[in-house]
Amino acid sequence: MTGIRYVIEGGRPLAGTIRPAGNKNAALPIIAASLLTDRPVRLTNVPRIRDVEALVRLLRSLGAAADWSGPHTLDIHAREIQVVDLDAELCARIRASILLAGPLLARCGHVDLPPPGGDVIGRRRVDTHFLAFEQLGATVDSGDTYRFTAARLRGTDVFLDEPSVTATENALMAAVLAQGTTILRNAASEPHVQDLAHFLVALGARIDGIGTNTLTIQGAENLSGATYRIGPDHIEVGSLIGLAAVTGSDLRIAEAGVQHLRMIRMGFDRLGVECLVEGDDILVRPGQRLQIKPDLGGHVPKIEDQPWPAFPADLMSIAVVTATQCEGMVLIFEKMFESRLFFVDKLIAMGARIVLCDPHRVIVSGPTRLRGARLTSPDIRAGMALLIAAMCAEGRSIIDNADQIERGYENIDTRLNALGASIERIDTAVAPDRRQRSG
Ligand SMILES: CC(=O)N[C@H]1[C@@H](OP(=O)(O)OP(=O)(O)OC[C@H]2O[C@@H](n3ccc(=O)[nH]c3=O)[C@H](O)[C@@H]2O)O[C@H](CO)[C@@H](O)[C@@H]1O
Ligand SMILES: C=C(OP(=O)(O)O)C(=O)O
Repeated sequence: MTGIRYVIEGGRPLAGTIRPAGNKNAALPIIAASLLTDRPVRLTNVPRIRDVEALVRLLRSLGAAADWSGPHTLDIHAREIQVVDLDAELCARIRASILLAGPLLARCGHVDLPPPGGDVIGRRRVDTHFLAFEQLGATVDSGDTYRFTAARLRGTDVFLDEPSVTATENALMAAVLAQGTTILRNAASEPHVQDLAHFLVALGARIDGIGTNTLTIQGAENLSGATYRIGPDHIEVGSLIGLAAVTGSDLRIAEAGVQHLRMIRMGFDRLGVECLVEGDDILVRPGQRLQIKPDLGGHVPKIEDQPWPAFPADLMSIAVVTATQCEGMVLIFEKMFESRLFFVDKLIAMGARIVLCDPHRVIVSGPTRLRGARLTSPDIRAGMALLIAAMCAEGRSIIDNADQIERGYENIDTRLNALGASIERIDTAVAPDRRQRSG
């Protein structure tokens, strides 16, 4: 298998301070939304991850200038946009390519978009995007490509059939340049949806209800430029909490964005992981008992994902691996994606006691001592969960297809090695004497 391989020596507790990267799922819609204005935009705290690089390439192909003026600072200027046939292979690499639809429709009146890709974690419907655009007055058509057309979008009262994250973002981006007022009901309200809304406000958009499931948008003729800082990635913070807990580390997660972490902390607390809050930092201390807290009457507790502000779906794989090191039994119920939990067979091979009840539910009974193994990363979050398992396992593990992990976690090997981990990153596509970072 070619691609990125991690070779991990397990059993090393980490110590020190780590800062989470900017939120992947905020950076992506915000970069796409920069197409809504012909004025310059400067984005700071942008994560340098593969999904961002792919979206930046798509923006450039549309004629927008997009240049890195600092390690995490991206300057975008979409003075003029050429509506071109977008690179289908590039669109298929990322889920976020669908986020080009709202801005291009609003700014250019039409868009022809190859289907998006993203994590292969089960069926991922796009119906809600179509519903929203149609209600805003667009003609929609799905064949080999998704085609949306509208001379001018019209604000209206839109009720989304589910609180889809990217569909809410697409509808919001379309509505800020629509004629009149749009009300978006049953909207998603994740931190990244809020971050996008705040960015649009910085561009001059008028949006009420940010952080709730009803957004009211007064459409504008045009938007200005802005400088905007992307918020910390709460999914990375959750991943680091799980990692610190199972490796017995002493970790300070600095500038973690604690206002968005209440339910995440509650989920880990149920597993017996204690996180301390100091200002905007999260501290995970060593020597914790990691005892799963039963429900009243001693019943088996449950961690389940639900739309925000409940426990996020993107942390379910991390919850599973954390639970393998905690004493007691827990049900993990992932409601969204049909194949996200299949990776547990790899944890079972490492020694974990897990019953896969059906595609959506696993029961974990811990703690178990994990053994190093040869693994393949199926998706971003399962990949990170396997990296966490490898770091707390006895002996050496190899994770192939770590490219998946790097879709969402910036320089994770270097950052964790600086805290005491032992992760060797190998680009297997490159001859041994010429190997170096190619992220
Ligand atoms: C680029 C980007 O932003 N990708 C994220 C986005 O994908 P994406 O926008 O593709 O996912 P959607 O929100 O459209 O799809 C998930 C659907 O399932 C619903 N739902 C959610 C949780 C739950 O426990 N039960 C349930 O039914 C959601 O409300 C939503 O309607 O949102 C997903 C759900 O957070 C995340 O996994 C992805 O990382
Ligand atoms: C599923 C994810 O990403 P995407 O929607 O970009 O595939 C994720 O971030 O866990």
